[in-house]
Amino acid sequence: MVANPPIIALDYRDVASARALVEQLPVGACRLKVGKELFVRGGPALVESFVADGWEVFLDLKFHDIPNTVAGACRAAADLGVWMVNVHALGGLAMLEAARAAIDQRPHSPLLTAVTVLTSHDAETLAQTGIEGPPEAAVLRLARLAFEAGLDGVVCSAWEADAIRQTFGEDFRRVTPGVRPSGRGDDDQRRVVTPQAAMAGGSTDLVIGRPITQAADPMAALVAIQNEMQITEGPPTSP
Ligand SMILES: O=c1ccn([C@@H]2O[C@H](COP(=O)(O)O)[C@@H](O)[C@H]2O)c(=O)[nH]1
Repeated sequence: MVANPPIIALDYRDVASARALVEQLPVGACRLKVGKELFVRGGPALVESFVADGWEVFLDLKFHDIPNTVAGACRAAADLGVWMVNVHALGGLAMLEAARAAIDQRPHSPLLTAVTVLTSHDAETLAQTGIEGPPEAAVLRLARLAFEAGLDGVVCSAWEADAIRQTFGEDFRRVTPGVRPSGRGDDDQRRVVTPQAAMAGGSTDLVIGRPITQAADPMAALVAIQNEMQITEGPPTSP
């Protein structure tokens, strides 16, 4: 078993399909990520039911709004008992600080992370938004805002994980989606890394969705990924 088990992105079109997978999983073998699609379908009650069953739940709603609105959303998320919530670092320092303060005031304080640059971006698509240059530079700028606001870490691609670790220290979490076992297509992801390269490159928490949820045998896919996470390999060499 790896120290930080993978986080499975439950991006299903309906609650029943998500529950069908979760029922096959031993609690503790992985963590669960509830994102926008499943949350809109299942609502807070679904999240609370996973928490009640003992799951560590990453509520991946990526709040991005004015500080007051994000603070309120973070309070509500914390009260669901989840393990991690996130916001967009692009919301700026004041928004990040408001999120931090809101979480800290709750009886249960989940980890709070900030999305830097979505893993579906490469330099070309990022430039379309007005952010020029390599994604890593933008990721580090946004990670600095999250660090200064006292967040627990960032969501980034594994390509940037080592630079973030070196700049902000081991304890600042690097949560990395865009994980693809070798031979598996990239889907809409652009900054993609294999499970073992992500581990070697300094990711603290791997987020994996479709390679498991769309596999013919999701449990076998999860076991294969868990095994890959334990293979030692050098860090990623170039994007
Ligand atoms: O930069 C980001 C931030 C969040 N995500 C989320 O992670 C999963 C990835 O799913 P896959 O099927 O493994 O691609 C998905 O829920 C995204 O919303 C991300 O991919 N990139």
